Amino acid sequence: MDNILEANGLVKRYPTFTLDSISFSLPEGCVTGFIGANGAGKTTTIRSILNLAHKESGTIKIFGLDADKHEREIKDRLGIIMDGSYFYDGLSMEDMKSIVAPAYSKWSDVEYRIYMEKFDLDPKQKISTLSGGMKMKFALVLALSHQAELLIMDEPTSGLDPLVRRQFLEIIMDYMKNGGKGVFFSTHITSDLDKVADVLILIDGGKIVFQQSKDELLDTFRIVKGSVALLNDRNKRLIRNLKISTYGFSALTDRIADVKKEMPGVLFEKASIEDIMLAYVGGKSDGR
Ligand SMILES: Nc1ncnc2c1ncn2[C@@H]1O[C@H](COP(=O)(O)OP(=O)(O)OP(=O)(O)O)[C@@H](O)[C@H]1O
Repeated sequence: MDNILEANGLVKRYPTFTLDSISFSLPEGCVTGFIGANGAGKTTTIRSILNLAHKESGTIKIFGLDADKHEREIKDRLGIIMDGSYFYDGLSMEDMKSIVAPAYSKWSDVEYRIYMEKFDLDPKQKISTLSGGMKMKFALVLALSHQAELLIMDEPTSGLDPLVRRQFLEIIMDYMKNGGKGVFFSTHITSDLDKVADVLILIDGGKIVFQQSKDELLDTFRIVKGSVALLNDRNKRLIRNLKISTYGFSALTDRIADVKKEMPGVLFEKASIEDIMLAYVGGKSDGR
């Protein structure tokens, strides 16, 4: 499978934060979720990829092209959703569209109208009067009306109610149906990823913790529950994020076979993406 985007050795320094020579890739045909705690470096990564923040070093390839040398051509083929504040509040959506459209060689007014109708947006409505959900949908309309091959979105679902979030996820699944495309979006809301993501990238403190297929990741981890009497210094090394209560212990493991052997009688439950993320970023427990 080809990579639609490759980041190699990306470094961006702020006075109190460093994006620490990170490397990752986005496979074509996949929705990649970019997760991490507040301040982990998600927005900085996305801004650096898009040349909205000046990177100190590293290379970015998008559609196989060097992003520094082919910025215009690449941006023509990208759909970007950052903070909605780049819209002019005083304009109607139709006027805003007229400003954005000429920037794209493959802009389609037909598709624009289809999406506006589909999302129930009135082109004449002023941007200042749109709700957060409507603004996100309008940003999506603009991103989808020029045959973008890769959508890059920074927390597109934050602040949206569950209904609009579901609509967003359906739009993303629909967009991916045609093949040859990719989606990269950051989020805090890990439940958004359960349905839609194929690949997950976790960033913490400016470093990539893992990049893995969601199904593999969920197969690798289990929640382990059992009596505290089963724990000893040796087998505690097999688990992360150990929590002890009056009912027993609960922890996460990626060493299922070893835990079965070393802690006979424990119960295994499926882990969620949130469980896995918290085990990595929420402080490592005994042993690891
Ligand atoms: N323009 C800037 N100048 C100085 N520091 C910055 C700047 N932009 C970001 N930072 C710092 O870089 C760190 C990472 O911020 P970033 O916005 O990339 O995190 P994030 O993972 O997107 O967080 P959140 O989920 O809260 O949006 C933070 O400590 C932030 O203060």
